[in-house]
Amino acid sequence: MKENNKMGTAVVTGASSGLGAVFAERLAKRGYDLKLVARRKDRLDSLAEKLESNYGIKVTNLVADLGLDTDLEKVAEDLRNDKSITLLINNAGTSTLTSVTKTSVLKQKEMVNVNITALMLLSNAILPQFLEKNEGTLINIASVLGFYSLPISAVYSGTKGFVVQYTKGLQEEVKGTNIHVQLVNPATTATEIWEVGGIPLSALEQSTIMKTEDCVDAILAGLDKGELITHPSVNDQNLIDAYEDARLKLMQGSQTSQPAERYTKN
Ligand SMILES: NC(=O)C1=CN([C@@H]2O[C@H](COP(=O)(O)OP(=O)(O)OC[C@H]3O[C@@H](n4cnc5c(N)ncnc54)[C@H](OP(=O)(O)O)[C@@H]3O)[C@@H](O)[C@H]2O)C=CC1
Ligand SMILES: N[C@@H](C=O)C(=O)O
Repeated sequence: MKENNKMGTAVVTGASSGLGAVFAERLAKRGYDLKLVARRKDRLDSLAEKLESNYGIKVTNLVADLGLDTDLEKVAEDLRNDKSITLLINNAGTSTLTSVTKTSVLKQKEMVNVNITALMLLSNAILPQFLEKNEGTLINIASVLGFYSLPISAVYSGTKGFVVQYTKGLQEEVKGTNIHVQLVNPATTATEIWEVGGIPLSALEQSTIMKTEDCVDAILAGLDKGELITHPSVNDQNLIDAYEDARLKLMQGSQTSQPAERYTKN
């Protein structure tokens, strides 16, 4: 095991399955020590054992329910005190895909707690040391459902919409520093979240489902290119640019003191 790993430590939330487990493997391969966060201890333990033995890196598991304030604060405190951290991937997420009236308040709150509150508070926890060192990388995993809502995704889309705008705000805050903040909007990927959300992968249009490994590799390729916004499955870069351009133009068009004519003329 290496002492004072020069890549530093990468924190991956939601590392017990799906994208998070693949992120952990890819980052271990790149030589990072790891701090892995999730509820399922057995999964984290076997992943840690495999990665330590395959890559000679150090893995620390933080078993925590990020939907609980007490657990979340413990993880945040750990991050605040660990000056070896160079990369945080806010990847943990949960979904329940049904209409709002059919989704229990508990499930709605769980989505808000994990997808929004945990991502925000862990970002809060790491940013001061990144600013102090003037370096560090933060990756926030949103979703294409962060800019699009389905009749079954009002709450989930709302939480991912938060991730999109929050992350864009952070990007503005760290402009001019060496801190890199990457916003990621994956589309359908073959992970457990679909079962968790109540829709088996078998019910989806198979040609739209990306392999988990392909998604993570695209995200890391986007990171290596220095991208601010990564859409792993969007082939046409013009679509991304046009969307960002329209967003900016709409904002600029809103900066008048007058009601729009369509509201004042008969
Ligand atoms: N798969 C897809 O189609 C897409 C996924 N995404 C996003 O990608 C991210 C990763 O999800 P994905 O890999 O797909 O799904 P998975 O269900 O495979 O992984 C979700 C991870 O989040 C962790 N997690 C969930 N709830 C909690 C909690 N309360 N406390 C701590 N950890 C928690 C899970 O661990 P554990 O259960 O052990 O706690 C698991 O490791 C999510 O943010 C998701 O919204 C975005 C777009 C598309
Ligand atoms: N994770 C998916 C829904 O549950 C998505 O973001 O598309």
